[in-house]
Amino acid sequence: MYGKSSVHIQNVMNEFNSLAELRLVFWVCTASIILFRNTNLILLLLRCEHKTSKLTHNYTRANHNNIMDLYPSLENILFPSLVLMALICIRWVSYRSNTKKNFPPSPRRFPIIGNLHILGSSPHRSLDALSQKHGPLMLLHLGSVPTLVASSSEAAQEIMKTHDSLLATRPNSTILNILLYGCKDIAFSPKGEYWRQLKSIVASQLLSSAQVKSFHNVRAEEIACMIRILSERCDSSVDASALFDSLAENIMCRVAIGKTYDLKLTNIFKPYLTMFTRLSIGSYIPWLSWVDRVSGLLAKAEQVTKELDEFLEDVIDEHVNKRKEDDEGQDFIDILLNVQKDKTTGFTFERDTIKAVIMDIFGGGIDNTSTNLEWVLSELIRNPRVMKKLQNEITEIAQGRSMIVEEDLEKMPYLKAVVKENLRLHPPVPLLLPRVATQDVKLMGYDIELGTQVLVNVWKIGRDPRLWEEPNEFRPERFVVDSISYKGSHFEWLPFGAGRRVCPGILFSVIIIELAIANIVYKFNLALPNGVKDEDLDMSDMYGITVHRKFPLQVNATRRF
Ligand code: HEM
Repeated sequence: MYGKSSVHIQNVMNEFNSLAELRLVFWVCTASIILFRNTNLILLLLRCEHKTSKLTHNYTRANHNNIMDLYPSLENILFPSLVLMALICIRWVSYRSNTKKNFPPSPRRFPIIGNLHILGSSPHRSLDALSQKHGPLMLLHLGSVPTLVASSSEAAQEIMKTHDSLLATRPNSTILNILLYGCKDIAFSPKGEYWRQLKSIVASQLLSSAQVKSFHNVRAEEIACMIRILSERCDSSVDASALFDSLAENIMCRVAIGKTYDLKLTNIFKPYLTMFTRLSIGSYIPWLSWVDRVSGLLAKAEQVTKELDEFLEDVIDEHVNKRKEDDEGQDFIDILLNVQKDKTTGFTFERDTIKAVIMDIFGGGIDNTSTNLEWVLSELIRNPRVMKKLQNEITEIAQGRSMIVEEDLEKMPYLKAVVKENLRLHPPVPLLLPRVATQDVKLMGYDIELGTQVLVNVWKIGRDPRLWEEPNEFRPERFVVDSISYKGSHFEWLPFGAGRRVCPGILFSVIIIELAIANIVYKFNLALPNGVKDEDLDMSDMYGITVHRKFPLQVNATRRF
């Protein structure tokens, strides 16, 4: 975008060769920057000033002439002056109409950074605190990006149901384009036919209920392996967070790319994922986007994407060379290659799309699932009453068998309630993924302008005392009485989002979480190491690609029988 605009600016510059015209362009630009905050004009302005000084210098040196000769004649002034006046009029009219608009309440902002400083290291908490003062819909300015923050279930419903179609695209940025092949994935692809078709393929062919069921062996084997490791380390301290990381990664790898790659993938994927959490100045203050280049952020993004790209290229080549046409034992890459070959769908896509989808699936699947597991286990350890009740339910259904299997899960309403209650208190993506308004829209009586970014604080909504009795208590019983669906139809509980952009991986992840927790608490009693009391478990969280535990969860497991 900026490359194109500088070529355009160069062309404009060639048009102006007299000093008088240049001076006028300079002032028109200055006025326009002030009036319209069009940062591209700064480039034009700088070039203009540079060229002006050069012309002045050349002229005075060559002619030893009166500098006043350089100033414009009336006909030179007339046209630019008219343009300038027109600009002022337009800006005035737009200012008047804006003052008539009813924008949501906004905190005071600083020049250039706007309200960026407010976010801090825990944006979900900072925005919660701010909403106590400004209400459930507030308009922040993150740099120059107007950002609407919703903090109530009513506001969430307006955004993700009533006006979902107008608020379902994603923001775009240079760094996202680098990381995701120009946003050819699902999560950051703009709303449109490409995103719709791709999401529909992924939902129906990779993440459907039948497809999820077909991977039951992978889940059973990987969970048995985790239980084996815990058994071997009984009575000594185990890093449960690390155990859950490798469980989620192993399942995801086997399902998506056919086999596990142990540390090879971890070493490539972790630095790649970290790039999504790095602050890109250019995403908020476009005229400072050069800072991202100078600071090395974009170069780093290019490097980690290249490494992951090379890894995925090799994986896809392997799949192409020993192609599985039959349904048996197909992983996600096999399925995507078959869809790509099938011309009857009318939807064509390149290899980059396959790689971007796999990146989404790793990004969405691995961290979210393992983060969830560590929070469920933390809450169970801190709440012995809930742990006991859950162990009773599971033991009764297991009837002495050595492992819990997937068919058992349907008979365990309390387990399901435990998982949901945990997602209420610890949604791994507390602000969901940002959306953007594709046209002006009226929300709860407020005017929201085209291009406004939208965040929904589901972490805050899940702890809203108007909606939840004793909101900070871990009480799964509330989900046994009121069965709430995962699909985003209850706006007081939205860990997977809602509407068109709802997460397509719900079934896929919930079954892993339920099965892993059921087997762990069935087989083991768990306590904190070094005699730390259960209620003293540190529950601090840390914002990243997901909101995970600040300190890894260390446990002592002892066999129950
Ligand atoms: C506990 C596990 C998970 C949680 C809490 C979670 C949460 C979310 C959330 C909050 C969103 C954004 C929704 C919105 O903007 O309204 C999302 C989107 C998405 N998730 Fe998940 N997710 C999980 C697991 C998964 C898994 C296992 C996959 C894939 C295998 C996945 C793939 C995606 C994709 C592709 C999107 C983008 C959807 C779109 O933009 O249209 N997620 N997820």
